Amino acid sequence: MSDPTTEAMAAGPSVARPPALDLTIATRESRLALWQAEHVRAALQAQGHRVTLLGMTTRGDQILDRALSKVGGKGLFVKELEVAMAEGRADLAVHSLKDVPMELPEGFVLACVMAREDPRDAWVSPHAAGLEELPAGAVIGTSSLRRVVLLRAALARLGRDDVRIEPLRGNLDTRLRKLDEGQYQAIVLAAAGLRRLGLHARIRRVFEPSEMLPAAGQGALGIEIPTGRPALAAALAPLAHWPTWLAVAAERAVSRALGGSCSVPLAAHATWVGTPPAQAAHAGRLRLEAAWGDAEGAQPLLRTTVEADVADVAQAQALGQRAAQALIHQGARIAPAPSDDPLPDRAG
Ligand SMILES: NCc1[nH]cc(CCC(=O)O)c1CC(=O)O
Repeated sequence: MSDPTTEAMAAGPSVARPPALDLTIATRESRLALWQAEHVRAALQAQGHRVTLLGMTTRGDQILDRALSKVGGKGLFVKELEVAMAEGRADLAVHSLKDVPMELPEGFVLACVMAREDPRDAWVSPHAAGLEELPAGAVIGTSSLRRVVLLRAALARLGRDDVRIEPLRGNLDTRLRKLDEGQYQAIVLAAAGLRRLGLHARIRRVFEPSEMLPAAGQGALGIEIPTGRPALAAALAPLAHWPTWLAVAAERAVSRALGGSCSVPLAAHATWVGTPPAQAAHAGRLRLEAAWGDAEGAQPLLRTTVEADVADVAQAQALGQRAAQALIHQGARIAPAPSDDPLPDRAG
């Protein structure tokens, strides 16, 4: 019935559809992670593949009582999924690229980056349409140093030294619940997650990148696979969105060059000037804005904007390195490389 040869012929001689595969997606079990895994499942099924999901809980999901910047950061959400792939229990993992460490561990590659959702940060509050409307003594919740530093600067401009910013962790539903319970008067989080879960009605306003520069990769999905799986890589190729891939390659290169992690406030956001390149090897004009701050968040962020014609990932990364160099020139420091496994599995 589903003889791939016959299908390829029916589609015409120039469309060589890769053979249908049986694929397993390793996924975290938060609502957002499951939405993202289902999104990829649907895209792969549309290509004729059979797809099952393997749900699992990661260390990052379990540790909810400490700020991410204190417990080892991004890798926490990814490791168990990689173990499942290494053991052959899963073929691919879908990640919010923002949570994917700059260097993937040996044996894994980023097979594809999909089209980006809204990359901006969102303001959610039943009390205020924006910072300026916050009631006296209000508490804003957010989980990222980048947002803390940018919010602090905006509050200082408004002369609002009565407003406090407090850590906020947990998955999207947990964060919204804490807001609704009154622990915070407003929270700031990625618009992409809210939109994906159909929670866009909760967004009172979005911050333009000029007000709150997004994190590298925010809003983009990446698919990670084990290296040395050419048929799998070929099956994922149709899911790639080339303009997003190049943009996030530039953004992630800034973080990589500065040793980025959740422990330093770092932002990087790339946009196409004019028409984005439709496909690989076509050039477009990429503009990259980046910002860096010290871990204490004591000073306002250093900022730079660079742009170049970009036609491949290497050129996009070169643009990111240029932005990082410009920030280093202004005084940004390269963070020491984090230890491999800041929270070993048997830590207790
Ligand atoms: N750090 C957690 C995380 N990882 C990805 C998203 C949202 C979706 C995205 O950026 O793709 C979020 C929530 C948030 O930052 O508010």
